[in-house]
Amino acid sequence: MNKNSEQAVLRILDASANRVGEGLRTVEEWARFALDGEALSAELKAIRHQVSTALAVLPRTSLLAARDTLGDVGTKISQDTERVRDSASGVVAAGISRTGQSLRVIEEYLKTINADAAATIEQARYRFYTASANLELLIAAQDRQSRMQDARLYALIDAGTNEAEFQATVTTLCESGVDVLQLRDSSSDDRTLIARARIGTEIARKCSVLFIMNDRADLALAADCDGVHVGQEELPGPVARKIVGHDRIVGISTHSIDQAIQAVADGADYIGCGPVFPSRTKSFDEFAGLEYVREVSAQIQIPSFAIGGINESNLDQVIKSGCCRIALTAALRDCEDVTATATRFKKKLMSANLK
Ligand SMILES: Cc1ncc(COP(=O)(O)OP(=O)(O)O)c(N)n1
Ligand SMILES: Cc1ncsc1CCOP(=O)(O)O
Ligand SMILES: [Mg+2]
Repeated sequence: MNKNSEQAVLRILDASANRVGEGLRTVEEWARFALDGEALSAELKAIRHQVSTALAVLPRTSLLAARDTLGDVGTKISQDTERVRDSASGVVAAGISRTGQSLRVIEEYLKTINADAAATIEQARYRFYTASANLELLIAAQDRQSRMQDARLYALIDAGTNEAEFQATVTTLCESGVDVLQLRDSSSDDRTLIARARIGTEIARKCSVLFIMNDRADLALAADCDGVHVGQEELPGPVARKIVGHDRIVGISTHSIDQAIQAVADGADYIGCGPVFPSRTKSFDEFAGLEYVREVSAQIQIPSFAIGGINESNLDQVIKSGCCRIALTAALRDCEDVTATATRFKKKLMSANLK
């Protein structure tokens, strides 16, 4: 390599080494301070050390001698996307991207100087891909939990008579203030369910609405839904959790305070509480009623959704029982104007002075 090329390689390595350090730090700080991810921050730190050890084969003096920040034409080129980050997770995503790219750049140019050091960087790059994937999953999981915590209005829908109708239903509900959607349909075949679950999840995700699959943890996972809802006669909570993992949500139906306490012990992220009133969607011989809603509101800390026959005429009774989260089918399915109805429900639930 001639002298000019050598200098250029050192300059690239110097700039990329700085970039990778900054990128790794940006990502590591989030894992450490925002997510309290002990193992993950330790792994990112170890990667940082692995990279600096590999780069120690380059004499620091020659890297510094090659540095020419003022003469770097790249410092004047800045994209609009670099100036603005719309959220902290945008910062983390940019850090992940910058780190991966810089590791690749270092690996390639280092091959011209020291093949062993380049191979170590390659290992660090693969290690980083795994760590950053775990980080993104952890971020997604926390995001789901906090959205479930904030959720007030939960709508249960069936698969519809065709895909277009289902899409339209999901879109309307997502745009009307619904926070969580559940695909609950016992008459469609698995192929239909999985196709609907995929479409529903995709639409809901764009609107920051959670999409939950009823009964079927396998389909929830396969369709990348946000979670699964299971009843007392279906998969036990811990089994549903084993299938969907800790990144997704598990909801459990409960009909008594003992079941609610057990659901919390089983790791439920939220519970359904009911049936509160007679329902047009499902028939019952017994009702947990408002008394149960009161018990849950007083004793259970995880998000609890009252369900069963809730409509605009009895909503006040649910709220007076201490509950500001409801799950509905008929009240949104059979109304004349879904957007107006959902908006009224949401407004009332939001203005109830309850957590
Ligand atoms: C939010 C929510 N709560 C309760 C239920 C009822 O579940 P389950 O008792 O398993 O009855 P089916 O819905 O499976 O008929 C629910 N689906 N969602
Ligand atoms: C699935 C289910 N579980 C308890 S009540 C109920 C039906 C909810 O629908 P609706 O709001 O129409 O009563
Ligand atoms: Mg069920």
